[in-house]
Amino acid sequence: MGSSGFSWKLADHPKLPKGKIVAMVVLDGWGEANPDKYNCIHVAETPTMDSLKKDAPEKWRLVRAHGTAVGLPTEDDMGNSEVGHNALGAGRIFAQGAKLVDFALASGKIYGGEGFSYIKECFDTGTLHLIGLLSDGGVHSRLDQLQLLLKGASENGAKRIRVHVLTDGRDVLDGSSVGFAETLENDLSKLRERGIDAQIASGGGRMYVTMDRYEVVTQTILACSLLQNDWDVVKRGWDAQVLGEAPYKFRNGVEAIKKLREDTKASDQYLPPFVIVDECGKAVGPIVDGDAVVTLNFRADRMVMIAKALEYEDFDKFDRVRFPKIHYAGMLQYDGELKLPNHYLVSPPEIERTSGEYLVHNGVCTFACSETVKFGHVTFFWNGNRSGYFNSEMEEYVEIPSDSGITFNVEPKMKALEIAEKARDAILSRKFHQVRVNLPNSDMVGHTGDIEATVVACKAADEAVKTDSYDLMKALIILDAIEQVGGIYVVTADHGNAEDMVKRNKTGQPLLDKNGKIQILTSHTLQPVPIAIGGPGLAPGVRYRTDVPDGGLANVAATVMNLHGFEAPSDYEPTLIEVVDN
Ligand SMILES: O=C(O)[C@@H](CO)OP(=O)(O)O
Ligand SMILES: [Mn+2]
Ligand SMILES: [Mn+2]
Repeated sequence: MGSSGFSWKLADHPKLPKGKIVAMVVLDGWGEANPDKYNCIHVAETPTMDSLKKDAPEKWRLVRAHGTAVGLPTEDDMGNSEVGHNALGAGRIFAQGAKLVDFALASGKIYGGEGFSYIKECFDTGTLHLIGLLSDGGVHSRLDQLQLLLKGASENGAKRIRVHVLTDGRDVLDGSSVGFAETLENDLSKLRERGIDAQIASGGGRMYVTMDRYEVVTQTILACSLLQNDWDVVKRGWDAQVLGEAPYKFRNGVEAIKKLREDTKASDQYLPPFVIVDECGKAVGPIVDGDAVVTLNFRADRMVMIAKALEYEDFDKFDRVRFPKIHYAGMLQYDGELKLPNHYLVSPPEIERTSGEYLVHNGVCTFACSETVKFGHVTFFWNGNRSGYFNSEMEEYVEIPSDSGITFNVEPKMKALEIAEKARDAILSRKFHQVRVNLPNSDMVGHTGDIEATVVACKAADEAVKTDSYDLMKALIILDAIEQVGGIYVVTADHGNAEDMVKRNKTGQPLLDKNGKIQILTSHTLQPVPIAIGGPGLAPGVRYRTDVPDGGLANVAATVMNLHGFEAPSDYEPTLIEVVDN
């Protein structure tokens, strides 16, 4: 015990043994909702998940995965991977980025902070650039925060402002980008009336421009050169935002979005990059020496790559052509371990003492795996937005390269089976006590809005959990391996998505658009998610407590610590289980 009285040592659980192998399976975007034809999980054949629920109802329950249960401002905030995995890994509820930025803006504290002072140094002679996701989705950013920041920055001396917008259509309805751009344009015109030179300077769809995530970790991959095109996403943004170059040029941001949707038939998420030009055809807002830049998303994963491009002197991921001398700040600091970026407007939640860190201090070895698009979820987010290992001797993180350059409805099976096989091998090796995976299908394909493909995706995720017991030719995967080693499984999800693919009115009826067509919901949901615990290694007296009816994702960490034979730290959210003597 240190002088402060703090100790990493966890108390022994009075009844549960140590040394069991625990498989921790997170089905991304797998919520529980009423069965109907827009519930792709219901429509899909999902024998494994059905049996976990029906054959062992006492080992299955629902937990909350949205709103205040995961540190978001209100109960109207849908869950997302960042807050979901943060809660799963950290075992406590932290006020998350969305909420912290709300506080900082409402109190005005944001303008007194180090980050704002730093960018303010450029206001006299330089331009303030704001780059970020333009929607009210509340997963990565929020329009009202951008509006407040524009107002606050101009009141605090910004004279020339350029906004580089990334259109959404993933956390909000496709097509809604036009309305958001109109709202922004309206605000900017009010600023112009007050003598501030403010306009939209560039744009593009979030999935095609700038907001890529989890660059491929090279040491785990052999055929690396094939996989570099995720940096192209960031480069397209760089070219438009910094160099003022893009294949499409317009005089006005709203017109750009409308026209590109029409002409290219691209959805909001995949809009090609564009720049706004003046009457001579010159880009109105390239980023140059002496400018200030703020990336306005609060969520980390999809800002880390652009932050590196803006911040690092040494950078070889693509040719930046020019590396302007700017004052750059993130809305938040996106990676606490890398201290990236160095300057930020709002301090991120301090998610410390996560379960992963406790476990390595208590002799539990961990294996974590997913494919690129979700790799950071079971590592970086799980560990409190911290990259790297706590102890490289005791942990192994494996990233399976995702398909790149396609939308996932084209390959809805994704790498689920490969992830499951890696998990199986890790379980059978008996080298690890926790084997943690994220199966991405229901989320990634759900976001495309392609209902048929999402049904295939849900089936694929279900198949990756356990082989169909009637198919004797199939190789073992996760739960089969747990069966073989006498282990324990915990199968859960981080938030809903595929269980509801249509926008509904207050009474739950699908909403129709003006042409009488249903409005496809590409976003996450407000639904709870299942958690199923079982396996031959589970002590017979383990059952769900009845006194945590409002249990949420943050209650899972203490539960898993129990399954490893430990009591959770006293400030963790309570465990979901108890052990009764039979
Ligand atoms: O794709 C993403 O960035 C979000 C949705 O905006 O999904 P998830 O939280 O599941 O990663
Ligand atoms: Mn997710
Ligand atoms: Mn998602």
